[in-house]
Amino acid sequence: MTDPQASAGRRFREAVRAERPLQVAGAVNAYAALLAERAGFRALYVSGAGVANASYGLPDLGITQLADVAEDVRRITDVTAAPVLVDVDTGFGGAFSVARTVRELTRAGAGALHIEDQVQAKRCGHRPGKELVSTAEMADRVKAAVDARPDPELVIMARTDARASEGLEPALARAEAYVEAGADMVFAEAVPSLADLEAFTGRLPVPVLANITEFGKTPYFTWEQLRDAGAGLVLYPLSAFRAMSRAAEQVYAAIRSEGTQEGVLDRMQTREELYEVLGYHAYERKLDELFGRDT
Ligand SMILES: C[C@](O)(C(=O)O)[C@H](CC(=O)O)C(=O)O
Ligand SMILES: [Mg+2]
Repeated sequence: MTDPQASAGRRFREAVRAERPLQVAGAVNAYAALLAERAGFRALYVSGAGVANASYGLPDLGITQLADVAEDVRRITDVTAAPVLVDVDTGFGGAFSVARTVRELTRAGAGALHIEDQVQAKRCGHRPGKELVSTAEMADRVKAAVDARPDPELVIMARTDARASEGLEPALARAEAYVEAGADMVFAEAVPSLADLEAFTGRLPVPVLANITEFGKTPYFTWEQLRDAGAGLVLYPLSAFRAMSRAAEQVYAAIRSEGTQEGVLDRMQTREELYEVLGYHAYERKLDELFGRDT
């Protein structure tokens, strides 16, 4: 059993050892994180796209900054015990900015960070037009991140976006160089087949993450398929967000068109269910204990 007092980095590493591949669930806010934890996920994810889209209503194009991400991470780590993997895009600047990112997010409670080899004006990994920095420049990002971590167990995960633009071999060579530079794990972005994924897991001495995001370049491989391909982690960055968004669209539309929400109540969590997730009644009891009122 994981020691709840252990650092977030240690708890993330233990989760990767305990479940293979470790299912990592994206949570766009603290309440979503509570729901994911209740569903049994042992690790959570703060997605860069999630911060941009859900918290700021912006596209995932490197517009949001460290402070924006840190705020979302703090809100989640304040209420959950599951260790959190955080998307830091390109690290938000040069070596000293990368170091600041690592320190700030460690303070915010992150257990793992992933940093990618795109240029600063990044794109979503599943979109065309991605530009990459050189292998050496990305290796420097990794070195700066590893050097800056206050907790040696904080996981630094290197993401390569090279598979889509440069092909499999160059992507593998990059990943190897990032591991050499000190990366603890590798995020193989936009991998189109299980054979490709196996090439990563076969070549690399560290756990490899498969990103099973929807409507992207990677097919919906199952957990079993990913396990058999040797994946160390599997990420569902925005699945719940996309579903929440669809439900919200339907509810807003129904209220506008029908003048009542009665027809869409079945799409809603009830008040009691909400309170159950929040532990609302325990908070109320605490108030009563403190101030001696009857409910
Ligand atoms: C994982 C990702 O980096 C994210 O920010 O969640 C995105 C996910 C997506 O856009 O579906 C990515 O793969 O680039
Ligand atoms: Mg991202």
